[in-house]
Amino acid sequence: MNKQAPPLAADRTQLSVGLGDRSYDIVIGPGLLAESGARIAALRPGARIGIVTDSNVADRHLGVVEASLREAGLTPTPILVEPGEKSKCFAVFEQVVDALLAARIERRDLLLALGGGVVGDLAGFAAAALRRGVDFVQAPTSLLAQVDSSVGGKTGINSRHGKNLVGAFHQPILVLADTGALDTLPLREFRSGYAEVAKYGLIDNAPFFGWLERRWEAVFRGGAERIEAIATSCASKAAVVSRDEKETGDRALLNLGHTFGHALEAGAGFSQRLLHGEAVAVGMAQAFRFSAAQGLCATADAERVETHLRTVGLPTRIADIPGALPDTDGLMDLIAQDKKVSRGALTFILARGIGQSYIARDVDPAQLRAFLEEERRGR
Ligand SMILES: NC(=O)c1ccc[n+]([C@@H]2O[C@H](COP(=O)([O-])OP(=O)(O)OC[C@H]3O[C@@H](n4cnc5c(N)ncnc54)[C@H](O)[C@@H]3O)[C@@H](O)[C@H]2O)c1
Ligand SMILES: O=C(O)C(=O)C[C@@H](O)[C@H](O)[C@H](O)COP(=O)(O)O
Ligand SMILES: [Zn+2]
Repeated sequence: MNKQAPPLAADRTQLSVGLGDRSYDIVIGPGLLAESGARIAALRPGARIGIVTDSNVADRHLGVVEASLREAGLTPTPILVEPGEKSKCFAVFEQVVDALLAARIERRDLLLALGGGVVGDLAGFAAAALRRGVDFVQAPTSLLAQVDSSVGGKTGINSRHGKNLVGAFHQPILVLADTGALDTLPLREFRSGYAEVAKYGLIDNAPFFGWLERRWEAVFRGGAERIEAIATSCASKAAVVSRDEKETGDRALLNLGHTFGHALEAGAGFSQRLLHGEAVAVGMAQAFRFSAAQGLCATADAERVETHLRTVGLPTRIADIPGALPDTDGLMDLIAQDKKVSRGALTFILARGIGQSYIARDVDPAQLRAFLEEERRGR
C-alpha cells in the first residue's frame, strides 16, 4: 500500500484553499484519475470509498479510478445516478445515502465525487449528512466542476421551490482535477462550464476577461491555455472562499448571473433545455444589461460581455432558451426564493464595468419587473 502522495509533476498545478485545519489542496493536470488511489490512500489509508458518479462518467472514467483505488489498498463501492440536473433531488439523495449505508461506509471512510457539478453537489451533501458527516474528495470531470463546483464546499439539491435550496457547507479534503478527463466532455457541456470561467473575469479580473477574449479558442482546443484558465479560475475561487467561507460577505460575488440564471433554470424545469452554465451566461448578460439600464455601467461594457459570450456559442437572451418559460410574475416568484434575499429585500450582483462587480442590496422590485418585462419581449 502506497501511503505517500506522488510528487508533483511539472505539468501539475497545486493550489490550496486556506481554511485553517480544514484547508485542502486543489491539484490540476492530466492523468490525476490514475493517481487518485495513491493520493487518497495518503490521506486515509485502507479506507472504504463510496464513489458517487453518473452513468456517462462511469462509462468513460470509473474503470481507471477503481483500479487505482484498489492498487492503493482502498476498497471502492461505485454508486451510479442518472446524468443531469434532475438527479439533484430528494429521491436520488435518499437512494445515494441508502446505498452508502448498505455498503457500510463508516465515519472514517470516504466519499469520492467523480463527475460534474451535479454529482459533486449531490455527493457532497450526502457526505455532509451521512452519519452526521463523512469526509469527501472531489474528482471533477466537467469544466464547470473543475473551475467552480468542486471548490468551496457548497453542496446540495434542488427543491420544487427552486435551485440549491436544501444543502450544507461541507468542504472536501482534496480536489483532483484531471484535465485529461475533459477530452471526453461534449462541446455543449464545455461551453456551459466556460460561462463560469468568464464569470471570474467579469467579477474582478478585467485582464483575465481580455485574455479570454483573445485566447478562448485555445482554451477550447485544450493544452496549456486550458490549464491556465482552470488554474486562474480555481485561484480566484479559493481566495474568495478562504476569506468568506459561508457567504456572509463578498463570496456572494461568485453569484454573478445566478439570481437571474437560477430562476431561468427552475423555470425550464431543471431540464436539458438550459444547462446551469448556459443559464449563468444569460444571467450575466442580463446583470450587465440591468446595470447599464440603471446607469451603473457603460452600455458598451454590457455589449462587450454579450458579444464574447455569443462568440463562444453561449446564449445571452431569454429568446435563446427553447420552449416555454414562466411569465414575469413567475420569474419574480422564483427570484424571491434566492438565498441572498434578506428580510424580503432582493440582492443582485451588478457591475460598474467589466471586472467591477459588486453586491447590490435592496434592488427595487418595480425596476426589476420592468426590466424583466423588456427582456421577455426580447429587447
Ligand atoms: N457547488 C458549487 O459551488 C457549484 C458551482 C457551480 C455549479 N454548481 C452546480 O453544478 C451543476 C452543473 O455542473 P455540470 O455542468 O458539471 O453538470 P453535470 O454534472 O450534469 O455534468 C454535465 C454533463 O457532462 C457529463 N460529463 C461530466 N464529465 C464528463 C466527462 N469527462 N466526459 C463525458 N461526459 C461527462 C455528465 O454526465 C453530464 O451529462 C449544477 O447543478 C450547478 O448548480 C455548483
Ligand atoms: O461557490 C459559490 O459561492 C457560487 O456562488 C458558485 C456558483 O457558480 C454556484 O452555481 C453555486 O452553487 C451557487 O450558489 P447558490 O448559493 O446561489 O446556490
Ligand atoms: Zn454557478
